[in-house]
Amino acid sequence: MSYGNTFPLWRAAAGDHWPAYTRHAFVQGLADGSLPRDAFMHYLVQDYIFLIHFSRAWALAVSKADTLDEMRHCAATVHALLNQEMGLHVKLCGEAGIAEADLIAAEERPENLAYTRYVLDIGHRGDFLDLLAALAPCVLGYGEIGARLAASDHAQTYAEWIGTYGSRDYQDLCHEVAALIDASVARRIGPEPQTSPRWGLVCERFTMATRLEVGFWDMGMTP
Ligand SMILES: Cc1ncc(CO)c(N)n1
Repeated sequence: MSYGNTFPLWRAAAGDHWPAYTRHAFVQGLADGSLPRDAFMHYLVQDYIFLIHFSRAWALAVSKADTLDEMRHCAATVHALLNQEMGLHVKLCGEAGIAEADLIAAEERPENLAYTRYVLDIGHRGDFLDLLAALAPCVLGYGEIGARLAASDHAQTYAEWIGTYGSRDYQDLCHEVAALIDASVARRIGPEPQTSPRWGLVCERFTMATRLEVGFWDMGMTP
C-alpha cells in the first residue's frame, strides 16, 4: 500500500526512522488496546494543539503555492484539519470530561512545539516543496498506520481513532496529498528528481519530520 511516486522514495530515504514512527510501541498499544487510557488522553490533548499549528503550516502552503490548483488543495487540507480531524479530538475528549476550552488552554509539551515549529520554519525558509516534504510524514504516516490497523485485527478500545485514520475520507485525503507532492516535484525539480542537487535536502526535511513524529509518540507515552 502506498501513496503516489515520491512518497515511497522519501520513506526509503528516511531508513529506520520510518518504521520507528509507524510501528512505534504507542501504535502497537492502540492496535491491541494495551495503551494506558491516561497516555491516550494526554496524547489527544497534545495532538489537538499540534493540529492548530499544523493547520497554520498548511495555511502557509496556501500562501507559498505557485498555482491555483495547489492553493485549492492546501486550502482543502486546512479545512479538513480544522473542521474534520479536530472533531475527533473534541468528541473523544468531551466523552472523557475534557472541554474544548481545556484543550485550547493546555500547556504545549516541548516535543510537540519542536515538531510544528520545525515545519513552520522550513516553510518560511524554503519553497512550497520544502514545506510539503516536512508536512508529508504527518499526513501520510497516519494514513499508513490507519490503513494497516483498520485492515488487521485490533481491540475495540481505540477503534474510533483507528476508524478515523483508516476511513475512506482520510485515505482519500492521503491520495490527494500524494498527487499534490508528485505534481509539485515535477513542476519544481523535473522528471528525474533524484539526480537533482535539491533532492538530498528535500529528503532531509522529510526525515527530520519523521524523527519528530517518533518524538511525539515518545512524548505521548509519558503523560
Ligand atoms: C503528531 C501527529 N502527526 C500526524 C497527524 C495526522 O494528522 C496527527 N494528527 N498528529
